[in-house]
Amino acid sequence: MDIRLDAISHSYDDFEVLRDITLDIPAGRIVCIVGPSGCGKSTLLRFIGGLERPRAGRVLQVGEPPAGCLNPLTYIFQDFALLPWRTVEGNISLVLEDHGIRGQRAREIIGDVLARTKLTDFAKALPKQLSGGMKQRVAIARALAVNPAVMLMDEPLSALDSQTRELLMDDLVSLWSRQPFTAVYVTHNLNEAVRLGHQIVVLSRRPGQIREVVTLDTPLEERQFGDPELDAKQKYLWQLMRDEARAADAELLNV
Ligand SMILES: Nc1ncnc2c1ncn2[C@@H]1O[C@H](COP(=O)(O)OP(=O)(O)OP(=O)(O)O)[C@@H](O)[C@H]1O
Repeated sequence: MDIRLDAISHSYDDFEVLRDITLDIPAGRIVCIVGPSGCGKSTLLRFIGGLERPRAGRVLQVGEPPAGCLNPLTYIFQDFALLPWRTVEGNISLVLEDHGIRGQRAREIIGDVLARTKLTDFAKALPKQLSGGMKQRVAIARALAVNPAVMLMDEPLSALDSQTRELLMDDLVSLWSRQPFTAVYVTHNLNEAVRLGHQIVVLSRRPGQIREVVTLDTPLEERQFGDPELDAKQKYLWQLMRDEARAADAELLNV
């Protein structure tokens, strides 16, 4: 299933947040959205997820969700959103219970997503026993359990230290390489964008408009830490954003 954003504009009262966003998110691709603070990235993600509606324009779902999809649009948040009193497998089974899936079928799905996220040995652990990186892997496993058409990822690695972020990026790449998923990935971090994005959408400062869509052809699994080509792309993205980011920063300080 593809997602098509068709001329989306939005204001909260007179406060214009997004202007005329038209974008295709093709199935099997990771589309990163970057832009200065407050330019409307999370708002756009909420529109895609159907949590809010834009004042103008449409979010279209084109084609069918994958077979066995329980929840076409599934979020992964920065703060993991795990239930502390449930084990790793208990947190995953919760989303299946919501869809009436229990017993053997649930055990199969949980076993599969734990294996894919390398968490099999941690099935009985409680969130408090896990590091931040492991908690985010549980959140990713839980999202995969519903076999979503599109994963909506809002700064998923930004609460983690830089080493853990590197490890999680590697995990996401190997996960995608074994079984491509579709994701809209909002981030402030341009390094994450060039490591994980097939396309990187650069928004202007508020009201967010698309300044440029940068396409990266290097296969995800070949994008290594410190790769000069990726560094050059990252520098290019920063050039696109720097002045606007500075202006947006000053604007927030003046509020
Ligand atoms: N429900 C709301 N009512 C009023 N204003 C809102 C609402 N939600 C967001 N905003 C404002 O809209 C603007 C865009 O917010 P949004 O969170 O989408 O930006 P963002 O690009 O994700 O920001 P950041 O990079 O800082 O996370 C901000 O100025 C925010 O304060």
